[in-house]
Amino acid sequence: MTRPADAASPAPPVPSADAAPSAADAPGTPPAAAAAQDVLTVRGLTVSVRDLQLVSDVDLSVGPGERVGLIGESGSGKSLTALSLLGLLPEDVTATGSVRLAGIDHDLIGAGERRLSRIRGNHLAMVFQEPMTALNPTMRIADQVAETMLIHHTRSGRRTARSAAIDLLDRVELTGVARAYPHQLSGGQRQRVVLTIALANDPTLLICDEPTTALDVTVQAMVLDLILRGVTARDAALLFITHDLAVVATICQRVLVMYGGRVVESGPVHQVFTAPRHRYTEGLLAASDLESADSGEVTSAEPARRRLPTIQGTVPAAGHFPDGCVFRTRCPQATDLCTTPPPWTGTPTTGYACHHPAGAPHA
Ligand SMILES: Nc1ncnc2c1ncn2[C@@H]1O[C@H](COP(=O)(O)OP(=O)(O)OP(=O)(O)O)[C@@H](O)[C@H]1O
Repeated sequence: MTRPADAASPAPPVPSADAAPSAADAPGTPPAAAAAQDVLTVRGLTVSVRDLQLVSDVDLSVGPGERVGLIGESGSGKSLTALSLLGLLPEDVTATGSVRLAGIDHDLIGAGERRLSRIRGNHLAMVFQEPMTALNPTMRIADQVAETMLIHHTRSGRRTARSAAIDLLDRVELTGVARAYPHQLSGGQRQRVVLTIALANDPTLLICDEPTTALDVTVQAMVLDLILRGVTARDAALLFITHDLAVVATICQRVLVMYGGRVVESGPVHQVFTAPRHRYTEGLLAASDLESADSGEVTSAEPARRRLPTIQGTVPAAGHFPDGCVFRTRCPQATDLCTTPPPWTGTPTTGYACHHPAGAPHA
């Protein structure tokens, strides 16, 4: 596939199609934010382990204050993409391509650990699924938040940082746990602490990788609300990785769909979720508990009342996706043409790579 440069937990409440208010979300109109100087610009990101390519030629950009979702089945390469951006890949895994952040004059790919750790937690922050991995079990909560502030703002005094930390905890209704240790908190409280730490230095980009998957429904909604309020208040951009399409419909303006380590479709959430073009996106939506495009509305369905279709076949093992269209071995529309790489059709931020797109006559 070639593209131009730049190219099930219960669902939380999902807004109606017109509830994500932005002229940029109008079908066919690339978001204005992406046209401004992007906060994040990824070009040709390829991630490999030994001779296996796990992520191939990913282009992705996030505009200032823009909220972008990255979706796809397990094994599609979402987490490896995020870890590459953060310089946190395991030792045996290598990344090539380019990852640029606004305001940073060097490429993050190939940057040394000292440079990367200055960027992480400052310009770029992240929240992962399991909050315990991000917290120090032997340190009180307020001290952990204060420490993050001190690492990046060494001129603040410890006392000032601690009082700022308590203020931040207060804003997420966690004042009562300031003196507690992580093991004394619930999973939802821990994730709120991690989010507080992530946002403590007003990053320009927050990356969340399945931050609510391990939480129960009511807590999920609260954490999502905090993420949304936290990035909005700071005008920070958000890259949100999830399996959960309803969450993306709730909080994101734009979405990228990954399969087989590639971006197969991208565009405004409403457009992609109501009129998907790539056959994989179409299958993913049909297998989700979002109503399909036919009604013109994206609404929360009642999964218990209807049997959801599934995408036929299984995801091939990592690095063993077919040549040509990576989805062709599972695609009901596949023809011989699909043994050749589908070209990217559309604009850099809104398009798809499929020989037989949905909504077009089958050739
Ligand atoms: N260190 C590694 N060595 C070999 N294969 C790996 C390694 N890390 C990840 N993979 C494989 O790469 C593929 C992509 O992994 P990744 O974690 O990015 O997927 P994902 O889309 O985030 O899935 P999930 O939603 O389950 O986290 C998977 O098939 C995974 O097994």
